[in-house]
Amino acid sequence: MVHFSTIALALASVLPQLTQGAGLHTSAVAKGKLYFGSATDNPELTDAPYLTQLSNTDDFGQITPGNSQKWDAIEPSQNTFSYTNGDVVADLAAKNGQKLRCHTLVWHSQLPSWVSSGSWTNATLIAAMKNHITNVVTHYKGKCYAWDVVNEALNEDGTYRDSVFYKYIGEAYLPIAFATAAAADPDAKLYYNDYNIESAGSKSSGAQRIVKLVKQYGAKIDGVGLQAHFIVGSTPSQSAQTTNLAAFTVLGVDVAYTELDIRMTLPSTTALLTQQSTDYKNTVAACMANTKCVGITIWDYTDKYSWVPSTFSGQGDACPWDKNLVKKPAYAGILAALGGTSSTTTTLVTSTTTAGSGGTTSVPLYGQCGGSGWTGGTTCASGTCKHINDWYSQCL
Ligand SMILES: O[C@@H]1[C@@H](O)[C@H](O[C@@H]2CO[C@@H](O[C@@H]3CO[C@@H](O)[C@H](O)[C@H]3O)[C@H](O)[C@H]2O)OC[C@H]1O
Repeated sequence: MVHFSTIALALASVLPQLTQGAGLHTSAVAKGKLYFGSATDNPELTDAPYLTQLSNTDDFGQITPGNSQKWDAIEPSQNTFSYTNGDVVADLAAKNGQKLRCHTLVWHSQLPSWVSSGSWTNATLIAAMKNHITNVVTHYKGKCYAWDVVNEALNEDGTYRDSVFYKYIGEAYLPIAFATAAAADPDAKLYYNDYNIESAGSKSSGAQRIVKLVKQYGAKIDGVGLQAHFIVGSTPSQSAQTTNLAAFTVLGVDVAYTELDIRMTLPSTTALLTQQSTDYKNTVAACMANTKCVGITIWDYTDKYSWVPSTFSGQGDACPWDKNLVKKPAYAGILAALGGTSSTTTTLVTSTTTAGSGGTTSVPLYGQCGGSGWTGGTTCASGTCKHINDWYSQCL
């Protein structure tokens, strides 16, 4: 049996160039988009390797706080505001020179009980909602490229979700929320954000109705955020997504993919990872095809911190980086749709390396393993370097 480390050292001089090409954000901007970004969350920021990659502006020109600007985090009791965690993410974006997508002001979920179970009248809930929006948007004034003003107002059939806001205020809560946010920060882009609106159907039509409603009230709405929490193999086709994006932008608003991830039933397989790459590619390509699709945000970049396993039982591996912060095939799929190229895929070098539990296989060698996964280095210090597919190898 020949160990990879030996071969890798011997091949170091003949390997293709292993330097990275332009990353995701750089490639997106080169093609006229404003950003490629990632969600993040406060507990993860103590993980130094994670933070280093999150702060790599070649890949990420934008970040979104996954939890720390939600109502329960910021106004846990009425008129008491807690900005500490939200500020950490906002400050990180500023330090890195990344855009901040702010998330979210009015949502039925992650509400403190004083809101969700409060004893309200139409007037008192409007006042509480306006007070929340005004305080939060004023605090972050000038720091948010965009705000998700209202999140997930719709049922799957396009009717309004029976949230506390709809129950006591009716559909007017939407334009009231947008008008209040606009008054507090006239320069922030104001978005309606939802899931399952990424292809034509009742819910997408409902979101288009919301755009018209807000405009009819004379309030400002700048964009629609399509969350895009997808499933491998069931992701809408590129053309279905392209058609759907146009149905929004014809209304005079921008669009953005705001929470893209593509989950699978575990365990992952090479076939699933390959399909996932195609699915990511199709979604990013749909955005690229619409000049009013301003950017794409993935809902965290690594499987290590994805929300998926704790939310969808038995599912996971939804992100473009794996748990070891190693790029998966999805990364190459995204990059291809952005018009970028990965220099690691250009030259085929065939080598012999140990694979899995033993045995010797001859595989195409596009990458190398390091002590904690892909590094572009020359050794697999901690285990066996396993060829995964045409894009990368792993140290197992
Ligand atoms: O225990 C909670 C934990 O459940 C919570 O998880 C977060 C739930 O929201 C996730 O983001 C949403 C995902 O999809 C869309 O519906 C929304 O727009 C997003 O906000 C987030 O990623 C999870 O971390 O976190 C706080 C814990 O106290």
